[in-house]
Amino acid sequence: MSLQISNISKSFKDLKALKHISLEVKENELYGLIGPDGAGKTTLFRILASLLLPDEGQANVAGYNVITDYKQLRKNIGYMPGKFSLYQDLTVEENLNFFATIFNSSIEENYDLIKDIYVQIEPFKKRKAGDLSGGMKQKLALSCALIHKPKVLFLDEPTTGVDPVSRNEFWDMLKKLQKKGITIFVSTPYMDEAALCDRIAFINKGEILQVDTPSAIVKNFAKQVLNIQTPSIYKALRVLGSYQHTHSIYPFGESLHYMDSRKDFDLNEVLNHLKNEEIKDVEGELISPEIEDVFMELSRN
Ligand SMILES: Nc1ncnc2c1ncn2[C@@H]1O[C@H](COP(=O)(O)OP(=O)(O)OP(=O)(O)O)[C@@H](O)[C@H]1O
Repeated sequence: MSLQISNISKSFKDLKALKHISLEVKENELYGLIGPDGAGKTTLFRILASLLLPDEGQANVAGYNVITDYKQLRKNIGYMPGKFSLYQDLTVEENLNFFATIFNSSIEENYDLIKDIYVQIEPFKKRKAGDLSGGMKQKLALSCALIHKPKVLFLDEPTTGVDPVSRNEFWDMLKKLQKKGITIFVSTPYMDEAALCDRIAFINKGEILQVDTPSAIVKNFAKQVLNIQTPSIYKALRVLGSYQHTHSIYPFGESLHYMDSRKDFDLNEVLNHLKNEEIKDVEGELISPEIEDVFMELSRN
């Protein structure tokens, strides 16, 4: 195992940020921690990177205990925090050199590992980090987290606020790093990114809700999802919010996703109910659930 987390809890005064978290990440796995803002993702990353002490529990990363072996641990992990962590007044090259130096390494020594990523920002190596675009900052931060050839890479919301094209490129880079033998533990609030991981853990309000492969998570989901389209989306949301058979209803992109409280239901009955409430141009079809539907259902409790 690359990561073993057992019964970790952490509170900030009265707020329980993490409640009895236990997880295992296999060697060379690309593992996603998926949850909304405030779920506890950053708190868990900081504990795993030995920057914050848990109130209770144990964690081992690459065989090192996060409390007792923190010096060794820090040499063997790369950590890319959610907030941009580089020196804004240093150039791209100076930032990379700085991180290499604190690990007694050099850009040349591990160039192979960062090459694919660094070549994309190398033309701007004399530019100050503070003047880079979001996508470029992210590539520089990733290069800096990799410069000492870590066994385990922690990436806390690496794609938040980054445009969709750069997000895709970033995930391609992660897949390549995984092929080079690195274990990757990555958090994201974007449900579409969950599907790109080998396994995911859903986290909400400091608790792990489910752990599995993305495909098993949707396959094992028991409820049927009705995708409803109408120009009167808010009115439809209100009407179904008080419909007697509604189990759940929420906006999903430009449609609504509806789940019925009965085991079996006729979708026309639901659509007719909307039409009877004077909602015109309603269309609906049963669809395969998406990862976000499962998360919405698990988060209800
Ligand atoms: N140092 C701190 N002092 C007090 N409360 C904190 C501290 N750090 C985190 N929290 C609280 O703990 C909870 C979990 O925060 P955390 O940053 O771990 O969540 P997150 O899933 O990373 O979300 P985000 O994307 O918003 O950072 C939040 O309610 C947050 O306000």
